Formats: sequence, structure tokens, C-alpha cells
Amino acid sequence: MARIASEAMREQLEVYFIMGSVNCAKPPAEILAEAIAGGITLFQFREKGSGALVGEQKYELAKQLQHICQEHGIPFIVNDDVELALALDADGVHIGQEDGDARIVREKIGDKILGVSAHNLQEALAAVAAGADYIGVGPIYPTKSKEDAKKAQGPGIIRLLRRHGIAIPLVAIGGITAGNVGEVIAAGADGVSVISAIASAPSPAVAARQLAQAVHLSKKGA
Ligand SMILES: Nc1nc(C(F)(F)F)ncc1COP(=O)(O)OP(=O)(O)O
Ligand SMILES: [Mg+2]
Repeated sequence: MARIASEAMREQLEVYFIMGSVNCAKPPAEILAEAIAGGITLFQFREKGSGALVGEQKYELAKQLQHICQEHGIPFIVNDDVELALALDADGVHIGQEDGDARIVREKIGDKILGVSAHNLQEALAAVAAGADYIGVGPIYPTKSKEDAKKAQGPGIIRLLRRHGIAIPLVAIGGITAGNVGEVIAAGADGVSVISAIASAPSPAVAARQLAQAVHLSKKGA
């Protein structure tokens, strides 16, 4: 298997749903199936925060959600837990600045998708050098989905990275809604990643569809 091509990665990043059991008021499998029906393009299993599952229960939930993704051709990414990603033969992993050395993770996962969080130009340059396939940049807007989130930077950080020649596929994260997708794509993001905008929506399918429409509209206009 070869590394994913940049163009394919950019497309997959368009509507990137991130979720774990703590984000769900209904069964996670139900929410994921609805989100897929609404048009998400990529899924990240992020089992984290107070009350998150661990051990066998975490593994079983991951397997259940991975199966749903495989049934619909949606790539399945695991947050933080590289060993779990390898055990499941997941499509990739996402790591942050505190989750270990991206170079070592790249060696461990071979050609699987590697996503790395970046909050500034130095971290973005390091992620590119380490062999990341995409970077997650944010939080762009204030978020309640991540207990230890850094200060929101606004879409300007995306513009700054692009202006300094960061050309790698880039997804914006943090407080994203259908209403602010336009400015994030206009700033140079290839897509948006959300947790509560879909997981907490009355209809995850409608929420996913509105995000997808907003991204496509903004990309056409970009
Ligand atoms: N999980 C993430 N996914 C993305 C993605 F690009 F995929 F949208 N970007 C950023 C993060 C945040 O990653 P990290 O800083 O390690 O915090 P946590 O492990 O609590 O999520
Ligand atoms: Mg992390």
C-alpha cells in the first residue's frame, strides 16, 4: 500500500467527523451511521475525556464504529492510541504535540494516514518534516469539546501557514459550524473537522449535510 496522494487527502478532509462515547447522547453507532448518511468524508475515533471507555470496552466500540465506516467506504482514523490503530488495522492515526514523536509514529504505522495537530508555523513545519499526510489546525473558534484546548486563534492562523508555504492538506478544527465554514475554507483549509456540530445535533445527518454543502459552496467560490 502506498502513502495517500495529497489530492485524495484533501478530498477526505472536507467533512471530518470526530467522536467518542462521551460526545454522544444516543448510541455512537447510531450517530455515526447518521453522519455517514449525511455525507461525512472521514471519521476519527476519539475516546477521551471524563467517562471515556478504556480497555476491552474501548476496543469493542472502536471495532463496531470501524465496521460501520468500512461498510460505507469511510476511512477510520484513531486519535492518540497508535497501538489500538495497529491492532484494528485502522486507516490511520491522529497525534497531537503531546502524543509522542511524529517520526516514530510514522515508522510504526508505515503508509497509513498520519495526521498531526499544529498550532503555529514551527509545529506545522515539523509535522511536514516528520511525514504527516495532513495537519489539524486549531482551535479556530472557542470549543467545549476539548477540555484542555488552547486559545482560539481565528482563521488567520490558516492564512499565515499558507502564506509561509505550508502546502500540506490542512483541516481546521475547533468550534466549526456551517455558519463559519466559509471563512475557514477561504483562509486556505481543505476541510473542516467537528465533534459537537454533528454529534450533538438533533439530526446528525442534516448537520453533516449542511456542513458538506457549506464546504462545497465555499470551495467553488474559493
Ligand atoms: N484530535 C484532533 N484531530 C484533529 C484533526 F485534524 F483530525 F481534525 N486536529 C486536532 C486534534 C487535537 O489533537 P490533540 O491536540 O492531540 O488533542 P486530543 O488528543 O485531545 O484530540
Ligand atoms: Mg492527542
